[in-house]
Amino acid sequence: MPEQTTSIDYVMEAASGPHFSGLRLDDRFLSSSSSALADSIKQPFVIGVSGGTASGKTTVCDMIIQQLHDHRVVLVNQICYAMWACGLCGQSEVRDFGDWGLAKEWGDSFYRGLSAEESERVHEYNFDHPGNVLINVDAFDTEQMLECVEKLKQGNSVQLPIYDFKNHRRCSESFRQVNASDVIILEGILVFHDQRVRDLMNMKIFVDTDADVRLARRIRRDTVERGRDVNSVLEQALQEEYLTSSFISVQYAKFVKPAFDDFVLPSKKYADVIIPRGGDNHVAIDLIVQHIRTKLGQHDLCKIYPNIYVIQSTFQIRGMHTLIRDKEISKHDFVFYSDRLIRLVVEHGLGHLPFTEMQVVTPTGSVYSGVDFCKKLCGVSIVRSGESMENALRACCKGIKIGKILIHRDGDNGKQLIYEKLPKDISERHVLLLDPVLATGNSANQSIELLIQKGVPESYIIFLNLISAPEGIHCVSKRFPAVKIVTSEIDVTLNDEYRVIPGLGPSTSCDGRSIILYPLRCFTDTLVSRCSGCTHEHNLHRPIVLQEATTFFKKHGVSDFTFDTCRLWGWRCRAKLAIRGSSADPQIGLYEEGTHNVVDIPDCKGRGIANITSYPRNIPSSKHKCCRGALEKRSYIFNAILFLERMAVTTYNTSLPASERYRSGRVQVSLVWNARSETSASAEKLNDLATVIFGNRWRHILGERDFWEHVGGIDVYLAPSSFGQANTKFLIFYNGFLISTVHSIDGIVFILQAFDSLLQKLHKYVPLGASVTDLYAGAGVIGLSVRCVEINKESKLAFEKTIERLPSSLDSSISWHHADTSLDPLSWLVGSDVLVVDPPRKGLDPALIGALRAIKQAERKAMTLESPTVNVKDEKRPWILRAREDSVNIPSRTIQEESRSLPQTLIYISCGWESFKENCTALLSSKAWHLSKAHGFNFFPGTQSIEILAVFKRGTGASVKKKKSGKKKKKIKSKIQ
Ligand SMILES: C[S@@+](CC[C@H](N)C(=O)[O-])C[C@H]1O[C@@H](n2cnc3c(N)ncnc32)[C@H](O)[C@@H]1O
Repeated sequence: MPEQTTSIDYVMEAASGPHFSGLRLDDRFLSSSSSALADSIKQPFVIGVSGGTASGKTTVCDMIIQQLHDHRVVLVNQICYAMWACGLCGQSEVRDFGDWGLAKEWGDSFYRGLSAEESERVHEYNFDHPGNVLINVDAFDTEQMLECVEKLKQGNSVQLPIYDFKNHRRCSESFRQVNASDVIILEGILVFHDQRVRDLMNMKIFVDTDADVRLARRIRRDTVERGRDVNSVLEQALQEEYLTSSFISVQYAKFVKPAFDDFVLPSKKYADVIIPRGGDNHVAIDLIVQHIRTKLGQHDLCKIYPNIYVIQSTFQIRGMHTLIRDKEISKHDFVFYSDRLIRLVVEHGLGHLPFTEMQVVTPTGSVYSGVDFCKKLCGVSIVRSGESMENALRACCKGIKIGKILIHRDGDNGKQLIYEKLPKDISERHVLLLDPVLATGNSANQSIELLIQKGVPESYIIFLNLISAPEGIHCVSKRFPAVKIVTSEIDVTLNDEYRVIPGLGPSTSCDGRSIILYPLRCFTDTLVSRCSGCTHEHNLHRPIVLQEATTFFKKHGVSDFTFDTCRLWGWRCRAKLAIRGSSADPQIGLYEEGTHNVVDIPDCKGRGIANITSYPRNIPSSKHKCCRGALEKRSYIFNAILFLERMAVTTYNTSLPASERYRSGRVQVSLVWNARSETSASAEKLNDLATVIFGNRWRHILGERDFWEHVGGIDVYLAPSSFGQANTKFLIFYNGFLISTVHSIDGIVFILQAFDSLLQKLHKYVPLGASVTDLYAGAGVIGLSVRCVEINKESKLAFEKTIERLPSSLDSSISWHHADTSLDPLSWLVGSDVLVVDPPRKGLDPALIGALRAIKQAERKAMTLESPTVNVKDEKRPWILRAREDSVNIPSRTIQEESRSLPQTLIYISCGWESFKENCTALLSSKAWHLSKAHGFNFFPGTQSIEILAVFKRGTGASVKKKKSGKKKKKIKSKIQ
C-alpha cells in the first residue's frame, strides 16, 4: 500500500504575508477524510425547536440527538410551563449518554425567577407569556439566554443557571457547566418569539402536533391493544397531562391555550421546517439530521447564507491550495494548479443550473435515462482577473458565450463602470459571473447590479471564484441573497489594503499585487474578445473549435476538411505593448509569460528586437531602444482610458542574407487610441496625444519608418496602420541573437509558417490567368489580385512601396482601390472570375452577403452594367502572384477589357469562426453557392482562434455530386464486365 501523506503541519507564508496551514500534495494520495478537514469548523450549528405544549418537541430533540451520536450536542430548554406546573419536570438533570458519546444537558435554565411579591401571586403569573402582562415581567431571562448561546457559539463553555421550581427562583449557588459543542438545540414554546434569539439559530423547527389527535391515539392504543375502558384511559390521561386539578384546568384555560394561540402559533411563521405529527414523523427527522450533518461539514458562512457553496474539500484540493498559496511557487505551477481548482469550481457551479430529463439509446440498444444540460447560459468575466477563469469555463462548456464587465476601482465611490460587453439576449440566460478572488465584494455587487438591470433574474446568477473573503460574502449575499456563490475556499479576512488573508501566491507582481488578483487588467482585451497574449498551455496544436469546425464542414458537404497545425513555437506575431498602472506609476512593456502582468521596459537598450518578435510570450530580458521615443510620452498616454500599442519588427532589407536581415532590422511601434468618440470626456487629452504622437493621424516620431515583410516570396511594405498577418516567420534566436529565419536549429529543414501555408493552399484554387478581386485587401499581401479593394487609405502607401520593389520584368495589371466594400458591392464583383475575401473578425458586410446571395439574378443584369466606377484614382501596377513566378501568368489587360461575368469561385479567408459560420450558412441557404473545400490553420497556437480558408463554388453542387456518383457507377460497371 502506498505511503500516504496526510500531514497538516505544512505551514508556509502566503504571498500576502500571513501563514497558510495546508498539506503537502502527494500525487499518490487521492482520498479524503472528513475528520482531518473538520479542523476548520468552529461555530456550532444552532437549532431552535418550538411548538405547543406537549407537542412532542422533546421527542424530536431526543431523536435528533440520538441520530447525531457522533457529534457533541447540547440541549438547552427554555422551559415548558405545563411541565413545570404539573411537576413532571420540576427538577433539572444532567443525563450522560455515555454509550453514544453524547453529553446532553437538560435544564430549564432561563426562567427569570420571581420576587417574593411575585411568588405570592404565582397563580396570576403567566409563565407562557413572553412579556408577562399580569405582573409586567418577562417570564424568561432572554438576555442571559442570548449571552450563554453567544458564548457557546464562540466555542466557550458556559455556566447555566439552575431553576428551583419549588421556590420559583434560581439557585444562587449552583450552576451547570456546559461545554462547547457541535450542535446546540434550543428548545421551548417561545424560542422563536425574540428576534435576537431567532437570529442565533441556523435552523428553526416547529413541531406541529394537534393535542386532540394525540389524546385520540392514546385512547385507541389503550383500549384496542391493552383492553382498557375509555373512562379509565381518559382519567389517566387527564391525570398525566394538564387537566388533573382545578388549578391546572384554570391555568390551561386561562393561560396555556391563549398564550399558545397568541404567541406560540404565530411564531410558527419563523420556522424553516414544520414537522407535523411530532416525534412520529421519522422521515422529517431523518431529513433534518441529514441537513445538519451536511451543515456541520460546511463553513460557518454557509450556515448563515444558504446560497454559499464551498466545493467539498479533499486532500487533493487542500494540497492544490497549499501550492498556490505558497509565495515560492513558480508562475507556471501557479497558473496550472489555479486552473485545476477553477475547473472544479466551474463544474460545481454548473451543477446548480436547471436541467431537463432526457433519454438516449446506447450502442447496446438500451435506453439510458439522463438529463439534458441547460443551454441558455453564458459567462461574464469581471475584467482584471475574471478572464483567468475563462479557459476553464470554455473547457467545460463548449462554445459558451462570454461577456465582460470592467469596473474601475478609483472612480466615483471607489467603483465606476467603464466597459461592458454582454450577449444581447443575456436576460434569457443563466449567468456564470467570473472573478477568481472575492475580496470586498464591491466590484461583484456592481456587476450583479448591471446584470439585473439588463434583465437577468437575481436567481439566474452564479458567482464563481477561487477564494472568497468573508467580507465579500457578507457584502454580496446580504444585498443579493438569491445569487449563488461557489468558491473553493473561504479565507480568514481582508487586510487594510483589502487583500485577502492569508491569500495566495506567487510573490507579488511588479504592480505590487498578486497575479491572481490582477492578472488581466487588459484593456486591449476589452476591444477584442481574445488577444494573442491570452494563450493557454494545453493542446496547443488543437484549437478548441477544431472538432466543431470538422463537424460543421462535414455537415455542409466537405468531408476532407484539413487542419494545418503549423509550428507551435517560434512564430512571429505583432507584440502588443501593454500599458498599465497609473499616470504616477506607469508600466509600459510586454506581457509576462502566461499572464497579463506587464513587464515594464523603461530603459530599452536594444537587443530586444529578437525576443519581442520571436514569440509574444517571450519577454525580453534586455530592453529595447527603438520604442523609447514613444515611451517618453508616457504622461500623455496614461490619460487615456483604453490604449494599445503594437510593435513589429521589420525585415528592412530583404536583399541581405536571411540570417543577417534581422540583425539590422527596425521595430515599428504603432499607437492606437481607442475612444467611443472624439467628444468623449478625455477628448482634450486625446487631442494632445494625437498631436504629439499621431500628428495628422500618424506622425513619424523616430527611427526608420519603413517596415518590410517577406510574404509569399515578395517583399511587402506595411504602413504603421496597415493590417499585418501574424505567424508569418520562423525565427530562431539564441541568447537574444537571431540565428536563422528559415532553417530549423539543425540548419536543414525549412518549415513554412501558418500564413505561408495558407497562401500556398489558396494559390491552388486560383486558375492561371484568372481575374481576381481581393475585397478587404489591406496592403494587398495576398498578392493574387487584379483588383484590391480596401477601406483604409493608409494602406495605399504600403501598396505603392511594395510595387516599387517588385521586379520590373513582371507583366501584369493590378489596381488598388480605396473603397468601402459594403457600398455597391456588386460593382466589384463584375468582371472577376475569382473573388477573395479576407474580412475582419466580424465577417462580411451584410450588403456583400446580400449581393453574393443574389448573384444569379445579378448575373443577367451584369451584362448590361457599366464598368465599376471608382471614386479615387486607380493605381494600376504590375504585380506578382507569388515566389514561383513561372507558375504565374496574368495577361496584361485592363479592367475595361474584361468580361462582365460574375465570379464562379469565392475564396473566403476567415479569422472569426463565429462570423464565418453565419456568413457560410447565409451563402449556402441562398443555393447560389456550395462549399467545395475547407482548410484550417493554427495562426495563434494556444488560443481559441482558428483561421479558415474556404472555397465556395457557384450553384448547389448537385451536379458535381451527380458527376462523382456517375463515375463511381461506371467503375463498378467496368468491374462487373
Ligand atoms: C483581416 S484584414 C485582411 C487584410 C489583407 N487581406 C492581409 O492579409 O493583409 C481585413 C482588412 O479589411 C479592411 N476592411 C474592413 N472593412 C472594410 C470594408 N467595408 N471595405 C473594404 N475593406 C475593409 C481592413 O481595413 C483590413 O485591412
